[in-house]
Amino acid sequence: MDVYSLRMRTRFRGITVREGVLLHGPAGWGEFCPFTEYDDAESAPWLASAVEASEVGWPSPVRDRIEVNTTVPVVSPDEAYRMVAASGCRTAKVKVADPRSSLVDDCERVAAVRDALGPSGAIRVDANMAWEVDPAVDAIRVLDKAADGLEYVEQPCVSIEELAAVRRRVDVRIAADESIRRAEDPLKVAVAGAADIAVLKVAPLGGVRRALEVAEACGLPCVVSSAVETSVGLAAGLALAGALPSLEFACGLGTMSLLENDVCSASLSPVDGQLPVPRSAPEPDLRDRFRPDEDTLTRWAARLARVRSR
Ligand SMILES: O=C(O)CCC(=O)c1ccccc1C(=O)O
Ligand SMILES: [Mg+2]
Repeated sequence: MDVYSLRMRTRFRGITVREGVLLHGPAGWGEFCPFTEYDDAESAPWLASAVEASEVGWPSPVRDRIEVNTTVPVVSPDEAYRMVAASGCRTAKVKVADPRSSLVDDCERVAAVRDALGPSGAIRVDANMAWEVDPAVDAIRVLDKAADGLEYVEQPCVSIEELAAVRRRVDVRIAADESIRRAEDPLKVAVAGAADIAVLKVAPLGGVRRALEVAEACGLPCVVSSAVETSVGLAAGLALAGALPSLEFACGLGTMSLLENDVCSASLSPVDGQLPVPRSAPEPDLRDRFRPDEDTLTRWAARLARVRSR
């Protein structure tokens, strides 16, 4: 069994080490890396995603490059500036509302990110459900000023009802992340007027195909985001981003910068703010186009059977 354990460059989501298993099958490699605190039931879709990647493969993409954001954890303003400047990305996602960071700290970090991006860059923030409605409204207004304009706020509160209440009171777009993953019916998020954008993570949603269904069901513009995987898992996110019928916003797949190492030498680190959609599988239409005559097919079938039976 291929198990990996990789140190993170900076603490993120309370963790400093990322662990998981790599599965190999006829379609390639899959990554199974539910967070340590997840029970077996919550880990089941992560396995389904790894099995899809290794056994089945993904639908054909409709684009081959994906614009991504760089992800800024709870670090000092100077560090945030350096990370964003070094990333080459035109969009940054900044973690806010962490217990170790006050609103003033968050504003300083966001302002440093604006300095690094310049006026044409986009800044989004992720509060990971930390706020009640009133504090969310206040914090979003203050952060919007500090950022000189926010692209969106990801999951400011826990419930769909709270997201909807915040959304009515601020001018900044609201993105739903945890609400999409946990909702039995992702449609609810859109119907409740709770969000402008849906964040999709392949592994917790149970694979690329399942995530495509969720995208269609919720009917919102989508942002594909990673769960901080190695390049094996990031490839699944890129397959989803590549296959979505439309993609208006940068995706949260620039997370290799959060890990000290990778299990692939062709690491999926963004260049000029973009990542390629992996295309190792043959395209069905190209396969059809280059399929030879019956005699040739028969000759190859016999040859394969002969060599196999040796
Ligand atoms: O979206 C990104 O930029 C990176 C991914 C990310 O933030 C994340 C990674 C692992 C677990 C949760 C989250 C999150 O969006 O809350
Ligand atoms: Mg999030």
